[in-house]
Parts: sequence; C-alpha cells; structure tokens
Amino acid sequence: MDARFKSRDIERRSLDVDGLKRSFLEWLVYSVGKDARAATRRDWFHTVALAVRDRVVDRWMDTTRSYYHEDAKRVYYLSLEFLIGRLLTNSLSNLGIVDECRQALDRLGLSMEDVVDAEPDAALGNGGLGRLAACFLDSMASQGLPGYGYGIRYEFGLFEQRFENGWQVEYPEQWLQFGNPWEFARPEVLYPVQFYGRVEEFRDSVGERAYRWVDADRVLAMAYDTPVVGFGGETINTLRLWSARATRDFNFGHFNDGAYMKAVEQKILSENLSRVLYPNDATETGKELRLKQEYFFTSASLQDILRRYLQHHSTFENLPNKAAIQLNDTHPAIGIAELMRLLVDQHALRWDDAWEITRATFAYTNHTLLPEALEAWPVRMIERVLPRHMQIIYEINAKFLNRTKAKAAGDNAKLSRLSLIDERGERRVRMGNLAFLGSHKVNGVSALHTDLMKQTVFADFHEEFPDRINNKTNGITPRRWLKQANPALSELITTRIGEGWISDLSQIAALREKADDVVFREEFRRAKRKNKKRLAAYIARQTGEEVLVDSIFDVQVKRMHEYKRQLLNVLHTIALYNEMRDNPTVSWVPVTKVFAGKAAPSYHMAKLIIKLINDVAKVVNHDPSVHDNLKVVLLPNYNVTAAEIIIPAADLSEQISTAGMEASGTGNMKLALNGALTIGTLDGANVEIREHVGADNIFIFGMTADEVNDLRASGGFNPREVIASNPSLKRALDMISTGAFSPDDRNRYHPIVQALTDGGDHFLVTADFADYCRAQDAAMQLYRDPEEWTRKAILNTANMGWFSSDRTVNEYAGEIWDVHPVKPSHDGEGFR
Ligand SMILES: [N-]=[N+]=N[C@]1([C@H](N)O)O[C@H](CO)[C@@H](O)[C@H](O)[C@H]1O
Repeated sequence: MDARFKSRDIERRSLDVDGLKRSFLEWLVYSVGKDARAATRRDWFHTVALAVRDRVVDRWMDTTRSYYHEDAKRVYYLSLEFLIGRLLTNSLSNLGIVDECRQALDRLGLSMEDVVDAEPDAALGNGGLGRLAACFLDSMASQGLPGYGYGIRYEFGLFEQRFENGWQVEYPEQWLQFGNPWEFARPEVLYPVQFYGRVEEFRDSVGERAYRWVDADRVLAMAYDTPVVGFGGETINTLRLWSARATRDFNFGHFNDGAYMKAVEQKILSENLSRVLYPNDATETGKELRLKQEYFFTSASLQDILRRYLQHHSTFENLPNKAAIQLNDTHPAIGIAELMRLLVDQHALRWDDAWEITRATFAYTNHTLLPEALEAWPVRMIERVLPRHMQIIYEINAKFLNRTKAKAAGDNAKLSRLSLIDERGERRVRMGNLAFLGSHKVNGVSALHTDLMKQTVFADFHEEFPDRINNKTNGITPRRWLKQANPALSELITTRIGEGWISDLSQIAALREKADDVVFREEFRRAKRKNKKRLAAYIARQTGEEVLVDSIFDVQVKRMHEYKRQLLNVLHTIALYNEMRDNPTVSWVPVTKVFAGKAAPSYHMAKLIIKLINDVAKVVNHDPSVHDNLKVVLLPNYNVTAAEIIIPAADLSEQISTAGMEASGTGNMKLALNGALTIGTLDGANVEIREHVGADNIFIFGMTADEVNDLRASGGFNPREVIASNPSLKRALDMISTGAFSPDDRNRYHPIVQALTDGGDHFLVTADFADYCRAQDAAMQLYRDPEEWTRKAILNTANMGWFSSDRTVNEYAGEIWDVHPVKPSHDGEGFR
C-alpha cells in the first residue's frame, strides 16, 4: 500500500447544512469564479452540483478500489443510449441530503426549485430503451452490483421539440453548452478506433495464417466518467461515455498552403462520430455514420474492458468469469466481431478458444420485433468501413452453417433464415442473428414479447438453441419515478409503511389493505390532486391552456409512432367531442386529454399526427359548447423532466398499442406506480401489469396478439366495413377528411385517412375502436365514484412492486451475468 497517500488523510466533505453552505460559497467563488451577488441560477446549479460531486467522489473511489481489491466480476452495459435526465435531485436524494441542501440554499436566500430547474436534461436517448439503461444504472448501484455503463457522450442529445403553427420543429439540444459539472474528463483514457483501410494476410511466428488491418483511418476515443450514485450512497458506479477526437487536431501543411478548412477537416470529421444522437426510436437508419458510431463506442469499450481485465489476468480463458457484457439491442452487436478481432488478431488466440470466450462473455437484449427496427447493414458497407470484421462475420457464419447443415437435413430455407447474411436483394448482415449467435443468453423485455421472439424473429434460432432465450421483464427505478417525481405520494407512503419500499419496492404491497381505509384514500387523493395542480400550472405555462384540475387527466405520453396508436386516442377524443356537443345537458365527466411525445424528424406520418392533435385541440378547446368538459393539450418537448411532472398527475394511463407490437413499455409501469389506472391492450408488459394489479383494476380492451395475427393472416379485414358499421367512428373520420380541423388545408390529413381505409389500417385502429370506446366509457363511469376510483388506484400503486428495475437487474445478475453485490470498504485502505 502506498503509505504516501491514504485517502483517509483527506477530510471527507460533511453532509450537514453548514458544511454544504460553506462548500457552495467556496465552489462559487473559487471554481465558478462568481460573487454571490452576480451569480445566475445556472452558476448556482453548477456550484451546488460541484459541491454534491465532492460528496460522491470519495465513495466512488472506495467502490472502484473494492472492485479491484476483490477482482470482482463486473457487468458492462453497452448502450448507444442513456436517457438520464437531470442528476441533481437524484444525487441529493440518493445521498439522503435533499433537506440539508434545501436549508443551505435557503440560508443563502436561494430556492432549491430554481437551482434544480437550471439543470439541462442529459437527453442521450430516444425513449424506453435509453431510459431503461438509465434505470438499470441506478438499480445496479443501489443493489451494490459492480455495473459499468458504456456509451457515447453526444455533443447534441435528442432534439428539442417546438411547435410552430402546430407542426413539430426540431432544434439542436445543446446540453453541454455551459459545461457538465457531473463528468470527469479522462484525457489519459484514450483508445484508437479504426475505419476503412484493408486487411493484409500473413503467416505468424508459427506459420499460422494471420491477418492485420492496415491503411485505416484512425480516430481517438476519449473517456468522460460520470459517477452513478446508488441509493444510500454506499456504492458509486461509473458511466463511461466516449467522445471522438482527431488523431491530429490541426494540419499545419494544409494551413500553410492556405487550405484553412482542410487544416481542420480531419478534426471536424472525426468529432462527428460523437456529435449527435440519431433521433429514431424503434426504427433503424442504415446511415454509415450510425454504423461508425456503433463501432466507435463498442471498440473503445471492449479495449477498455480488456485493459482492466489484463491488470489482474495474463490469459483470457477467465474473461467470462470476470466480465459480463450486455448488448442493449443490436446497436453494439458489432462488438462480437470486434472481440474476436482483438482476441485472434491482437492477442493471437486460436479461433475456437476466442469464440468460446466471446459467446460466454456476451448477452443480448432484444427490444422490438418491428421489422423496420431490426438492424441489417449492407455487406458492402461493412466491407468498406470495417473490412476485417466482414471477414470475421463470414467465418462465424460459415462455421455455424456448416455445423447446422447436417441437422437442417437439406432445409435450405431454414439455413438461409439462420444465416447471418440476408442474401435477398442487396446482401445485408442481420445484426440480430449475429447478436444471438455470439451470446450465451438472449432475452426479451416482457413475457409476451419473449414468447413472440420464440415464435417469430428468432423461431429458427430458438429451435437450434432452445435454452438461450429467456425473459427479463423491464422495470423502473422507484427512486426517480416515485420518491423524487412524486414527493407528495412517497411521503404519504413512508408515513404509513416506513421507507423500506425505496430500496425494496416489494414492501409497497403493504398498502393493499389501505385501499379500504377511507382516511388513507382521502390522503391519496390529496396527493394526486397536488400533482394535478402542478401539472395544470405546467400546461398553462407551456400551452396557455387552462385545464380543470378535477377533470380526469387522461394521459398518453411516449414517442409518436403509428403502432403506439395516438390516432386511436384522437379518434376517441373527436367522438367524445361530438357526443358532448350532441348532448350538452348531460353531466359529463370533464376530461383533459394530455398528449406528449416526439416524432423522429424523418417520420412524416408521426409528424402529421402531431399536427392533427394540435388542430383538434385548437377546435375543441375553443368550442364554448363543450365548456371545460373536454380539453386537449399536446405538451412540447417531452423528456425525462417533463415526464416527472406529468406522470404523478395522471388518472388514466393510455397503453393502447396494437397487440404484439410494443415489446414492453415502461411508461405504463411509471404511471401505474403513481396511482393511474391503465386503459390498454394485452400487449407488452400490460399483460403482466394486469396479472399483478388484478383484472378489476385495469381497463383492458381490443384484440390480443394472436387475434391480430389471425386477422392479418386471414386477409379478410376491411376497415371500410368496420367504419361503415360504426357511426361515431365514421363521423370522426369524415370530420378529419373534410377539413373540420384544418379549414386552412382541407386535404391535410388525407394520408392519415388513406392509411386507415384503403391503406388497410395496418395498426388496426378501426378494428379496436369500438372496444376502446367501451373501455373509455367504463373508465369515465368509474371516475364518477371517487372512492372506488381511489381504491383501485391505491391497489395499482400497491401491486407495482415487482416492476422495480431492482428486481429486473437482480434477475439479470442471477440468471445471465452471474455477478454479485460487492460491499465497498470506506476505510480508504487497499489503494493501489
Ligand atoms: N427500440 N426499442 N424498443 C423499446 C422502445 N421503443 O425504446 O424498448 C423499450 C425498452 O425495452 C420497450 O419498453 C419498448 O416497448 C420498445 O419499443
């Protein structure tokens, strides 16, 4: 042990109010360089964040030291997306110093809310997949599991969404504009990543054929580390994000020739690799830069993982016992070929040994069955960008097909489905097949989704490897999505059952009996109403619309996508609007339809749906004949922070995707945990939510996944017949197609009407409409009985314990990763 430096010599930063206040002033003056009188809200945010970071770093080092000390097996979560959101409240809450911080700021005459609001969201993800990765990081740290996240430090996260004349317009999201106080730049952690070039064959020292990748362009991957604070502050894990750097920032030769742009061209091109997140959710882009992004972060991460492993080990057979690498969808699947390249080409392992090690180290999570989302890169693109990897993929494929040929007994169709190469049309590499073949475990994200994986996209692989596919139903962290987002409800829960639920959500089941407690129901309603008032104020600020706090807040917040069927909700909204206009004397349950969600910039149908919702809102919200009985709002720029305001205020949670198309959903879990009743199809995790909350406490409608398949297979579905037989549906569609909501452009919504009629209504919106309206009516009816509604709402909250991401990561740890909690020693010993 290096006696010169013992971390216990450092006076650890205190967590009390005075200590925090002193730190705030020190950081403001000495680091932010501002006088308290001149400091802006953003300055104070940076100050507080840096002071909080102080209180994390020691434990961070303790945690990392303990992993080294114990040579613990680590899990590496490789994800192109981490939808983190803000970190200040999360860090304070997990350290247990929210009140202390509030008091310290109070003594400085500052409001905690102002400081918290000055933090930009780290929007390094599109939707569920990216947010799941962030919830997993929180849960791994909170469960004491040695888990690392690896991803890209995008300069620009998911675009900022604004509405101009009701149309979505995208603006760059510059989260790093004023610096990021949470990250530590690691200029010493730098890895070369190659692209293009060619492969040279040669004979190695023992005369064996070997390959080297030459004449390639090089980019450098530089690490930025962000501490991941576990609940209780015991374990602090690491999120390592890569940023692209040019090998040479400036070419003086070009500069001296006056080619100034050329002088910095390489720098700009290189840095493009980590410039911006591709804004597509559940659809692949096929763009070369995207492929390069996938390889860039995967290669840097694998080089870093092997460097860490080789500090303790000199040979590789132990790698699968010391590293579990989880592929978050196929985005890092090129990693399988990359690890083979590193082991075979750089560390001279024999092919078969390398393959065994690779397969035992990797595991792959599939997040969608949508054909347009399954990545398949053109062979010629991989050959050009990653020539050695294409060779390796060919070899993996050849060995696999040779092994399988005998068993397939001439079933060439099956062999071609199993092949890593799709030979139809332009030849493509099926990244899902590569991920499956190169992993020892493959999981789906809900029970239904996993079953459908076995029956559809991976049916042939499931037949070949019957023990590989397993289910790991998604989860959400109760820290951010209940404790932090809903203080009103979480304080009520803690007063009644203690705070054990925060780190063990199964304890929330103790609320079940409270469902019959009139007093508790009243308190539960009061908490919900407080959140609804907060959302109403947010809606007014964002849209100018005044909504009725006591109306039913009917919420659909998620990415805009046809399979998520925001259109079905809009058609119901128009039908309800018509009913209310037709029956002005009826005492209606007032309804506030809350929509939010971004559309991928190139997804025109989704953008048209956004415009339609805004157009319908304009008409409905200004129609005196329905008064406040119906309001429609579409909130701009839906992100993690907006979700934290909307979700606690929801009464009704819209989870209405076409059955079989939403792999899991995670918003459904957040809304139910916060006491919303779900109206949904038997799709994704809705199925398991019903099993846990009880069929009486959820509004299920529509076709099942099997019924959808049968109807599609029958070819007999004719949406026009369904429309003709349903007057309120027909009336709603006629209003859309005749420009009732677009008097300035009567044909604006022709593509939507076309898709729902002659286009065959692929997402079966018309087919499920009638049953959806039945379920909506049932919900409205129940809402007239606040006691019964609240009872069911409490039973939802009480029965959502299983959907904690703590449960999910513990299942991964036990059944896929074989990693175990490590208790960090905070005595500063064992430093190396
Ligand atoms: N890509 N992708 N997949 C998704 C979401 N869109 O991000 O992953 C999420 C996380 O697994 C799922 O909940 C969701 O159903 C699925 O569509």
